Amino acid sequence: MEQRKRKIAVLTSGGDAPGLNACINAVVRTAIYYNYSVLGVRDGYEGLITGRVMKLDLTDVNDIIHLGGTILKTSRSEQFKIKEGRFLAYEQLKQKDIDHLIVIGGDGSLKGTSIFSKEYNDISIIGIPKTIDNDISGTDYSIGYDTALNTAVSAVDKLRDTAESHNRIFIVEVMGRDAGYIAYGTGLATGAEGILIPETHMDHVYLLDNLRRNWHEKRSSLILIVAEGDETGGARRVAEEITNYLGNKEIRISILGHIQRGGSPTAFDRILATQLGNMAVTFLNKGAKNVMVGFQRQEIITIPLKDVGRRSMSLNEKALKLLEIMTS
Ligand SMILES: Nc1ncnc2c1ncn2[C@@H]1O[C@H](COP(=O)(O)OP(=O)(O)OP(=O)(O)O)[C@@H](O)[C@H]1O
Ligand SMILES: O=P(O)(O)OC[C@H]1O[C@](O)(CO)[C@@H](O)[C@@H]1O
Ligand SMILES: [Mg+2]
Repeated sequence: MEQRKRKIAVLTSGGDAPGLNACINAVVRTAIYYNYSVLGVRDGYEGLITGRVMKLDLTDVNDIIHLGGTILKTSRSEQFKIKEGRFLAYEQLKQKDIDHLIVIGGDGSLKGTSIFSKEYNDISIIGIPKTIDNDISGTDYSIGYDTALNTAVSAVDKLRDTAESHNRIFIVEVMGRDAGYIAYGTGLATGAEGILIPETHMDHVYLLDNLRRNWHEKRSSLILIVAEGDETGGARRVAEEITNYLGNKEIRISILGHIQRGGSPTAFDRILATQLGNMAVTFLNKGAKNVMVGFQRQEIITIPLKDVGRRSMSLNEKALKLLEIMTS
């Protein structure tokens, strides 16, 4: 008698991030290698609840490794946050005879996955961390962060050209939700004169004095990077504060926004996505369930889904000193 082919369903959830397609590619190739059939769930948890699935073969993932976005599309689903919504998702999985699920998501999506896994223990779930915010515990990097960082750096380099030409101050707001990873990295990589992130409660008198010193003594342009989650309330508020203090009219604001989510993934993100996607299926095939695969100290590891959550950057003394010296 022919054996039933085991099925793996895969979905992407939360904000899109460069490298999702590279990860889907790795999941599909590894699953087919181990003789699973693979179903792609459309539109994240929304598609899981309504049963929108498509079969994925090797031909569906050829030449997607370099593409931004996600071929499966994604969503933020209010329904999945409630028990009834998750029950519908479970019913769909059972109807379609799927008992392995891979969720490529951010901290919110993985929290949802963890709750779902406690409610329905007969589904084996593996989480894969993705988000440009890099704010997921249990992994040093999440898929998409490196590309978003490089996009922000390249934008700020361009802003420096025009700022220098016009002797202007630029306040640049970057994404990251409640975390300062993109802002901190962008500021360091572009030689910004100020970096405002939620994790450091920057003394504004110090910041403004520092900017004034820089302005009068050293530079004909200033760049200040502000994380969207910083307590000052974003680039506009900071611009008002600086205008009041320096009396300078030549201040411009640039909010980089969703441009940071798009574009072709960097080599780092493609490799990370490939390793995580591959190991998610490999661990699943060995019987692992209800874990997230993560990247820690150059190794792919697993941690229980229940222990995955949001993290914010912790800056040790060395990192704070570096920030102080490089912006002074
Ligand atoms: N506590 C929760 N319980 C159940 N589902 C949740 C929970 N938190 C989030 N989710 C589900 O995960 C979806 C995505 O979460 P969220 O909007 O926080 O994005 P994310 O996965 O953190 O990704 P990113 O931060 O990159 O956008 C939510 O729309 C919801 O469907
Ligand atoms: O795409 P949306 O729903 O506007 O969400 C924007 C948020 O998503 C992210 O891009 C990724 O979590 C955050 O940096 C940002 O705060
Ligand atoms: Mg998130």
